[in-house]
Amino acid sequence: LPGWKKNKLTYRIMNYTPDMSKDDVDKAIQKAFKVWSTVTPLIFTRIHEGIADIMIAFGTKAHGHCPRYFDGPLGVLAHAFPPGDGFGGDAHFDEDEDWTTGSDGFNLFLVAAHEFGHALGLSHSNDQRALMFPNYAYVSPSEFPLSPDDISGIQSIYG
Ligand SMILES: CC(C)C[C@H](C(=O)NO)C(=O)N[C@@H](CC(=O)O)C(=O)NCc1ccccc1
Ligand SMILES: [Ca+2]
Ligand SMILES: [Zn+2]
Repeated sequence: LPGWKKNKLTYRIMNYTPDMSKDDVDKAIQKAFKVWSTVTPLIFTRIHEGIADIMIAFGTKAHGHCPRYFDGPLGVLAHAFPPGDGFGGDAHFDEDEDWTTGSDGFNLFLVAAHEFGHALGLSHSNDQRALMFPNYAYVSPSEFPLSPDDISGIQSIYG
């Protein structure tokens, strides 16, 4: 199965983008995890030290020891690794993008929710209404971003 073997997962925010307040980043990340915890038995707990299952970081081009590189403004916005040890579950965001709480630039909550789908074991969907569709599309954060396709996908892993 392509999922985590446990329902309690930890996450750690390693650094922050200068585009947003720390509080807005914390809230966007928390809200993005909540999207998935409402449709699965998964519980996400934030830690501030040590190694978390899901390590969250902002970086540009070659960042940390990550085997994947970012590409400057636009194009690739973020990437996340499927469940596993080491980089498994980690989510990285391209600091060369403009991260926002609104509809300008790229909405961190929406991108994080997409990335966390990957971090939980989902790959891309070809349903253009799905959050896991490959391309970013702004939807009002007050709308719940998951489509039936996303929900059946995640529940097939964490039923
Ligand atoms: C091949 C991967 C590394 C492309 C990368 C991605 O899918 N990360 O999860 C990514 O940043 N995709 C862009 C689109 C692209 O590069 O063509 C994107 O918008 N991803 C974020 C996204 C996608 C759908 C909904 C919300 C956010
Ligand atoms: Ca980029
Ligand atoms: Zn993706």
